[in-house]
Order: sequence, then structure tokens, then C-alpha cells
Amino acid sequence: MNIKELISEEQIEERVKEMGKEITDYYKEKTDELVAVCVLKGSINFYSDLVKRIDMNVLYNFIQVSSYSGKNTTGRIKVKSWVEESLEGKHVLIVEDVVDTGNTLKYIIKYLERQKPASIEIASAVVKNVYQHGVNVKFPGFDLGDYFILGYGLDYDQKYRNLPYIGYVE
Ligand SMILES: O=P(O)(O)OC[C@H]1O[C@H](OP(=O)(O)OP(=O)(O)O)[C@H](O)[C@@H]1O
Ligand code: HPA
Repeated sequence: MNIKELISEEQIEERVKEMGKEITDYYKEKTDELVAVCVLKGSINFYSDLVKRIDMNVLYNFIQVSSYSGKNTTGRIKVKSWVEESLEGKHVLIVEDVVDTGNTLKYIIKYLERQKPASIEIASAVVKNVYQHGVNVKFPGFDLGDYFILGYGLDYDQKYRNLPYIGYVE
């Protein structure tokens, strides 16, 4: 498979630093504590880098959902694990690697809202087709078109997640 670099390791590092500042500035008037929900597996690298750049108490929480097979969504979200602690009254930041069709996030938000958090916002390393999926990503990293991307947590059939950059398949 021919993989072309699209976003370098240095560009990612720089943008994640900025995003950490944007998120800190946004929340600091509202709360001194944030629950960051990592959507496994793809968000693992972005999550780990981002939380270190947020300058307030960040409580960790993890969920695992998946819906892709190869390059295509199956349209069915499989939940493998879900949040452990109650989110009632908490400010919640969902951390994603990519928002593509938006289906995964719509599903997650619908169920997290039932726990009555004080707020729910989204940070995503990459947002594709930003105006098409109807999900408001308050903290987008990079806006991309319709590439199938991999690396920095993103996979193609579970492979290539450990590439330090974001690439696409030629
Ligand atoms: O906006 P959507 O079209 O729903 O696509 C985005 C979702 O797809 C990927 O997850 P995937 O199902 O590949 O699971 P993974 O995180 O384990 O790779 C990605 O990590 C997002 O969660
Ligand atoms: O472009 C992508 N790459 C990897 N996983 C994905 N899940 C949704 N879109 C993508």
C-alpha cells in the first residue's frame, strides 16, 4: 500500500499545543475540572497528547466503540465498553481522532446526554467534510476533505495506528 504523508508529526504537535490552549481558555471561566472521554481505539494518541496540554484538572474516562470495516462504515455502532463514573453535573469533553460521517459521535452524544452532564463538547484531531455531518465540533484540529487517512491512532483494518504522522492511501 502506498501511504503519503498529509500532516507531519511537527504539524500535529504544534496544533495539539494550540488546541490545549483553546480548550483551557474556553473552560477556565466555567469550571476547574473537566472529564475528558477518550473514544478508543483511534483516539489513544491524540488523547494522550492533548490532555497534557490542558491546564486544569482533567479526569480520564474511556469508551470503546467501533463501526468501520476497512475503509467503510458498517453503519452499526458496536459498544465494547462504556464510561465508568457518573457524568451528572460534569463538563465533558469527548476526544475523537476523526469525525467522518458523524454517526459515531451522534450515537455517543445521545447516550451521554442521558447522564445529565453540565455540558458536552467535542475535540477531534481531524474533521472531514465539516459541514455535512451535522455535529458541532467545537475544537477541530485539521479540516480535511474526503481522504481515507491513517496513522496517529487511525487504522486501516487495525493496522498503521502507530505511524507518528497522518497519511492517506494513494
Ligand atoms: O464519523 P464516523 O463516520 O462515525 O467515523 C468516525 C469514527 O470511526 C473511527 O472509529 P472505528 O469504528 O474505526 O473504530 P476504532 O476507533 O477502534 O478504529 C474513528 O475512531 C471514529 O470513532
Ligand atoms: O479516514 C479514516 N481513517 C481511519 N478510520 C476512519 N474512520 C472514519 N474515517 C476514517
